[in-house]
Amino acid sequence: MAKPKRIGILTSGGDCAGLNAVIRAAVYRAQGTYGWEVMGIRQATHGLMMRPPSATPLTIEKVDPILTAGGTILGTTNKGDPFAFPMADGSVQDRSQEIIDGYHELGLDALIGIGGDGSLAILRRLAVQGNLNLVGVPKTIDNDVGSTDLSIGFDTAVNIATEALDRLHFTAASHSRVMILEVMGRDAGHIALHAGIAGGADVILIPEIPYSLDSICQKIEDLQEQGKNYCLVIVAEAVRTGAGETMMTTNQLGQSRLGGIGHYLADRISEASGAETRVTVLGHIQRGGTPSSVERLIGSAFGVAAVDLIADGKFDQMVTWRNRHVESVPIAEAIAQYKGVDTNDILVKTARSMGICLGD
Ligand SMILES: Nc1ncnc2c1ncn2[C@@H]1O[C@H](COP(=O)(O)OP(=O)(O)OP(=O)(O)O)[C@@H](O)[C@H]1O
Ligand SMILES: O=P(O)(O)OC[C@H]1O[C@](O)(CO)[C@@H](O)[C@@H]1O
Ligand SMILES: [Mg+2]
Repeated sequence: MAKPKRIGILTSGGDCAGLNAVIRAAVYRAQGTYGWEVMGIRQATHGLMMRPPSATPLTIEKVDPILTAGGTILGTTNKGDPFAFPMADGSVQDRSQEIIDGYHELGLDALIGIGGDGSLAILRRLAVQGNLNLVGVPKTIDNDVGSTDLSIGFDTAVNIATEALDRLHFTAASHSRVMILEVMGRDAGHIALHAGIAGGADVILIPEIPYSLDSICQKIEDLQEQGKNYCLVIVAEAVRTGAGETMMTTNQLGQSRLGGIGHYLADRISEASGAETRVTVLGHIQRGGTPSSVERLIGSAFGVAAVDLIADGKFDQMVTWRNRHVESVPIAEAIAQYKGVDTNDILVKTARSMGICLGD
């Protein structure tokens, strides 16, 4: 009888809701159906870099209760590119071979990498270099991975942003204010567009559609003429300033992140229209919390499909969700092109048809 396989699973990039559902389903399928061993690798590729590799055996008993938990039981990282790893002495080293060696040290036959565009690019490069058997699962609240309608984490983030708008309606109306909600999304406007429509925003600003201050102020005026004394604006974090720059915040360690466009717009809007403005930056709230049922369903389907790809010997593939089907595409194809909002998307058309201002 052939020796049972031993596979590894890791989560990489920004955490999000639904990662544990993928891990759980993969263990159910691998152990329950195929009788394989599953090793959970801690802190993404960092776990494979450590000696001994930082990993823990995962069993059905262990993963059974994690379905409803946010985040990832394995930990993750979105820092420290293994090909240019920042060392304590300030130098930068290529530590890719250590990760490849870690894979072999754990005796893995294959690896499931759950990650966004950045992680999948790194993992694929490692797999090509080390001839590793990699299968990818797309996750990111940004929904910017190509070839799949949905990535794990997006639905929950949209629900949270929608609920934030629901709450802002009342306080905005009570004070006759322009309320601005800044949401995440990296260079894509998917969260802002989806939550904006679902949460009844009057103005939706996304990086894919350039805006003018005049058109936002005109919308505020139109609303007032129609007897609506408040305005809800949702803005994606990568929307640019009038000068065409993205707003960044930098911490004491010199690390920069997107953020600040909400406050920038609030000042400009109140200056230009006289309206009173307030800003809510939703931040990491969008990444936390209980995974939605959609997340758990697609996460479960992805976990099973990833294990089945390994059983079929189909590597260098990423599972996808398209038209209610789980399929797979070469990872290279999925990450070849950044997936921003298509300006001909049905939701863009819907927003326009409802008179929602998209800033143009
Ligand atoms: N294993 C890793 N080690 C170090 N850095 C990583 C690793 N994986 C991803 N990164 C970095 O993290 C960033 C984003 O990763 P990825 O796109 O996979 O995640 P995401 O869910 O889209 O969320 P975020 O982009 O915030 O991490 C990229 O800049 C990438 O280079
Ligand atoms: O967790 P960090 O490092 O602050 O990263 C924040 C970024 O990660 C994401 O949440 C997911 O990619 C982005 O939307 C956001 O710009
Ligand atoms: Mg990403």
